[in-house]
Amino acid sequence: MDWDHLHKDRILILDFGSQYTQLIARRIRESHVYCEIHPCTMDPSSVRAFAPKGIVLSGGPSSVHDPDAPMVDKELFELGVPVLGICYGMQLLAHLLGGRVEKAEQREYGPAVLQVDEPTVLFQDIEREDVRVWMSHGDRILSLPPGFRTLAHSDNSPVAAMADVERSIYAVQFHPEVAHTPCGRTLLDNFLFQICRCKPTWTMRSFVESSIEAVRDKVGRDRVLCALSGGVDSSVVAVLLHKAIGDQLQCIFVNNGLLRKGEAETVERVFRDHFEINLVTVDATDLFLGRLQGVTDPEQKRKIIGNLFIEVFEKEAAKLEGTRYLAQGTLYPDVIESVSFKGPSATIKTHHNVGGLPERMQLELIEPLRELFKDEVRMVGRELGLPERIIMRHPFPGPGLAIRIIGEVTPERLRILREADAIVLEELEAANWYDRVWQAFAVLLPVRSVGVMGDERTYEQVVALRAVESVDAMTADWARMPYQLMARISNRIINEVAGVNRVVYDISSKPPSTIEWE
Ligand SMILES: Nc1ncnc2c1ncn2[C@@H]1O[C@H](COP(=O)(O)OP(=O)(O)OP(=O)(O)O)[C@@H](O)[C@H]1O
Ligand SMILES: O=c1[nH]c(=O)c2[nH+]cn([C@@H]3O[C@H](COP(=O)(O)O)[C@@H](O)[C@H]3O)c2[nH]1
Ligand SMILES: NC(=O)CC[C@H](N)C(=O)O
Ligand SMILES: [Mg+2]
Repeated sequence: MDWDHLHKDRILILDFGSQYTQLIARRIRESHVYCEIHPCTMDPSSVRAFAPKGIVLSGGPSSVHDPDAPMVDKELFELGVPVLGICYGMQLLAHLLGGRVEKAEQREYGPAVLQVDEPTVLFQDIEREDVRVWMSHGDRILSLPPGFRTLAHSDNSPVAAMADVERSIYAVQFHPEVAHTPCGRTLLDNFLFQICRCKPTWTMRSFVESSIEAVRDKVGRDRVLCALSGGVDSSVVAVLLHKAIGDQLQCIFVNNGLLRKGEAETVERVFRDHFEINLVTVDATDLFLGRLQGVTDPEQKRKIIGNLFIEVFEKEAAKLEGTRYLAQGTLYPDVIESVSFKGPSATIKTHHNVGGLPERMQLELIEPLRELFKDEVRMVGRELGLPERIIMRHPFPGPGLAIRIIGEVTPERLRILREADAIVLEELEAANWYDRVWQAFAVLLPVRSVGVMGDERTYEQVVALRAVESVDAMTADWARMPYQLMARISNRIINEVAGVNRVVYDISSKPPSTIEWE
């Protein structure tokens, strides 16, 4: 793999399965230094090939004395590259370099107060006394490895930070990457800029420039196919590729009949008319709705839709001769998930959209965003001049409204949900709440309730309103929207959408609920 086009000054994070490994990467990138997460099992020759300016060993759930505790090759400490061990990373390097680690009598979980004993460059610009940090450990360092000195201690950890300054090996028992360690940013910056001597040159502009060149080199005169959903990720991919290879890019947008009101028109207007990108829209409404007839099971809906996407796509692609590549909006969290040291997790829902395509089509993949986090993708979108309305768009699932209609998907129920959903978004925007929530939408329930409208009895459908706050969709909480706004939305839906006589608000968090209802 060619890392040089990405960045010369790069940090390697070796993952031992911590909940916080992604946060370490986020913090380092926020300081404009490129970094990648790799499993702790990465072999030394690959580490050398990566040529990091510094190595961070993450925390992890294991204890160094566990029979199957993850280890690293000791060669890592002889490369002459600075190392920072965090929590388990610290315990591991102490263990491997001749120190002793023991189970502490008391676990230290949560806030702790640090006293700095020896102000090395790692603690530059950090207070000496009563430094607030976040701890999460049950083991501790009993004796230092030869050559190391204690840099700081806490009540429960006689060695809360240590270093062998000669060899540039540093370690902390606390977690500098979490927000609850206010000095964490300064500490990590000291590691990056003072110890590893990185330059803060990782910016989205440099990313755009180098990716455009890399794509041009790779593609040559061949043609590239891109599945465009109008969502943030695929939109940014499309515009980036268009800048790089112009008319050699062909986008396909599938109208599966499960889109929001006005969605298909917006995508066409923005991409074909504004960006002048080659775009084919396939109207597959009848095909999708036909196969969904009578289906009520959520996973079955998802599988039918995922497979149909692939079917439609293959058929369209076959019409375009000379195509060699398939572009996808894979992001870094997707990549990390597949390389992580942690095992596979349970399938809660099948998120697949066009996920099965690469195996089915004989096309090579192009994934220009596979090193980026979502907010970095948004910055790239801005850099490329995408309209703010697309960049800040709420995520919209590939299976679309089908998983927001509980029970059978019919044209009539789609009409109801589409109208209700449009009102939700209109009112959110009017009240300046669209950008304050992660996602907001309407869900059509499979129940009817009794109402009274104009002195008449009604027996009609129920719409649930869902609005959540989140940073990464992994956890979410229901948004505390103003009652005024909820009242307006409810009132308009009941008055304007024929067939609905009741609106309820979903007040569940994720976990234990999920964001979507199916
Ligand atoms: N209607 C569609 N037509 C063509 N491709 C689609 C469609 N819906 C989804 N896809 C493909 O599936 C991929 C994954 O969808 P996903 O929703 O995760 O990403 P996105 O739509 O690009 O961004 P966002 O997460 O902001 O919605 C898309 O990037 C796109 O390639
Ligand atoms: O591209 C997608 N294809 C899907 O099949 C899919 N299902 C859920 N979502 C979106 O993922 C986030 C988490 O959703 P859940 O809490 O419902 O699992 C939320 O942002 C959901 O909107 C999907 N996105
Ligand atoms: N967060 C961690 O890395 C924990 C390390 C180790 N399992 C301990 O409990 O001390
Ligand atoms: Mg989407």
